[in-house]
Amino acid sequence: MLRPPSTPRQKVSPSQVPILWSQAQAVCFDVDCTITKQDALDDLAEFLGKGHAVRQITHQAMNGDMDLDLALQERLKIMAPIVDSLQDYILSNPAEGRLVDGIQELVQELQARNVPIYLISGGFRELILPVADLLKIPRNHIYANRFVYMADDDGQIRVHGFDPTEPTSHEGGKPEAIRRIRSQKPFQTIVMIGDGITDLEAVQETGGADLFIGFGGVIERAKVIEGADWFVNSYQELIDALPRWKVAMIGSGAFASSVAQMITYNVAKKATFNNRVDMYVYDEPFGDTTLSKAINTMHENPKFLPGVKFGENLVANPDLQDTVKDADLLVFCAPHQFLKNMCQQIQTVVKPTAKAISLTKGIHISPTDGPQLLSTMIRRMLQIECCVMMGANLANEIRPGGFCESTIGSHSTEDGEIFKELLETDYFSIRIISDTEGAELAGALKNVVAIASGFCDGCDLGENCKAAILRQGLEEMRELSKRLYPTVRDETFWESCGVADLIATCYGGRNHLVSQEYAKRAGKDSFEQLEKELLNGQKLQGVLTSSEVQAVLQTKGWQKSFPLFVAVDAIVRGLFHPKDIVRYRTVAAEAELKDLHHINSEPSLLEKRLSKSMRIQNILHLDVGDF
Ligand SMILES: NC(=O)C1=CN([C@@H]2O[C@H](COP(=O)(O)OP(=O)(O)OC[C@H]3O[C@@H](n4cnc5c(N)ncnc54)[C@H](O)[C@@H]3O)[C@@H](O)[C@H]2O)C=CC1
Ligand SMILES: O=C(CO)COP(=O)(O)O
Repeated sequence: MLRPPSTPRQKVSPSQVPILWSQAQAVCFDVDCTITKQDALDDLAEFLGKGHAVRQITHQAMNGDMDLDLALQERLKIMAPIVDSLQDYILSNPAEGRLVDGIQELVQELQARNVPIYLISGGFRELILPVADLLKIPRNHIYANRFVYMADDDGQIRVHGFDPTEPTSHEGGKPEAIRRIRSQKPFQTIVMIGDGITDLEAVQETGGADLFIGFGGVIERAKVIEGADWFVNSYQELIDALPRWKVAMIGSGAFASSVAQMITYNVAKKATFNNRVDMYVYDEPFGDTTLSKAINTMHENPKFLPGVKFGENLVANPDLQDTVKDADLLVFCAPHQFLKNMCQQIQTVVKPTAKAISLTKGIHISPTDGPQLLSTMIRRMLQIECCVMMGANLANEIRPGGFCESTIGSHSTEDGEIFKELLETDYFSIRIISDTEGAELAGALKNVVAIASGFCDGCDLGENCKAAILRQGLEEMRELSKRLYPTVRDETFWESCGVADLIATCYGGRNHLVSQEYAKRAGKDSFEQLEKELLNGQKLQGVLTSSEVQAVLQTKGWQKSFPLFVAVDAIVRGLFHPKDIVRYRTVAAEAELKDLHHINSEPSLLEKRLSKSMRIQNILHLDVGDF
């Protein structure tokens, strides 16, 4: 007989049950009467004309009134099917007709959330395989019994017994199977779902499941109802209680709006997401109303991306804390100079379980933090995971019928997949790579090269020259990224976040547009003025990034290895004419001397312009930061 557990198990408290279910890292299902409508052995016995005798034994075992291995032996002895009959039974009972209502949907919902599914059954592998294949459950996720075959005297191959080394061939087999699963992957929360007392056993032993859900859709057993943490008769109950990721977009500029637009349509289509998307808007007057109100009535961003319609499930919110407080997925897409302040504002309200992705291009430098990747800053300030998406994604070109690619850099494949699910469309294709640092640095640094490309075009230096600048730029992007993070991979620069983003930005980006105009006007109007004049509130990232990069190079003493970056910074600071980009190598060498001269002379207009970058460079003497 099955022994009761030595110390009665404390059931999971009702308030914890939905939490554990929503946090399940793996879900294990019993098969017979849980996934399929029948007990396969009973059904096989019926097929063989021995139904009554076998059913009685199954009932005793499932109620915990008979030892499992004895029950198995007895049933096989009664049936002793030959292989041909077994085959006939399997072929005449296709898996499609055996499934319990709602199980396919539940399994798909879990798979969409990347929750691995295991089958742990006292039934037989041969009978389970078609079901597992139909539900797309990998065969190595099946823990079940195996028939042992033997040839009769008359040459027939017949089931003779079962393999006693399989965990589910004996008592305690289900917790044992779960311990084996844990030894392969250290899941923190494993849920067991089943109809029988042996399934309940899975939660009653150390190392077993963390939550037991009894299923009564086929058969209700009193002991299971009594012992289950949660007892359900329909899988819809479990589907309804699954978490739906709530998304917040932090930013409302051109790219933020373009991405938010794709998100609104994706979440409406996919059950894994909450339908509502909140977007933080840095509010400003718009006509006789405010921008956030205009967005909510027009369902588009009339200032930063006019004419592109959001789904009506987008809510523009001028309150940053309110926007993020319930969010599970935070999409950061604000200009990089504002990001730290935004993180500070939301530090106390972000859910500890939230995950973030940064679409922002730039690097972070501050007196207290030193130089950091933006994703590192987000990770540290909010104590949550953060991946990045970078790519050749000019906001005003992203639309149905078009095509573009992007790169998600994520240390965790699971997080990368979640964000890919959220962001990918048939016209916005995403590849996930693990080189987060390479992707992020490529995205930030190409903006500096884009400034150089604008100088080329503004001064009519020709395509050969521009191509040479782009080549050198790509090389410096890769070299600097690898020096800062030795894990950065060369291949990353062949992804959309590398060479493709470089090309798109150097031909069609705002950094290129403004620096081209700066060059045409021979530096007479500052970048700040031109940004205001040409971009209607949109923000340049390349100029600030250039001085941030310069600060890193100076602190490291690496200027000589990055002549293009040094030259761009010197031209931006007005030390040289934009056309001097053509001789960037000598400009870089001369820039050092000029800087020395200016530091020693009287304060001038030029020095006021220099002050921001010099301030950044000075604070880098603090021994903080990551680079
Ligand atoms: N626009 C594009 O094509 C792409 C942009 N990106 C990156 O996405 C990030 C965001 O760019 P966009 O969405 O294009 O923005 P944007 O440059 O079009 O707009 C600027 C945004 O900053 C906001 N803002 C202004 N002052 C602020 C303040 N003090 N605090 C907070 N927010 C303030 C404005 O309200 C506006 O939403 C940048 O890092 C950019 O490099 C990435 C890929 C493509
Ligand atoms: O990053 C971009 C495209 O991928 C946009 O670049 P700009 O900010 O120069 O427009």
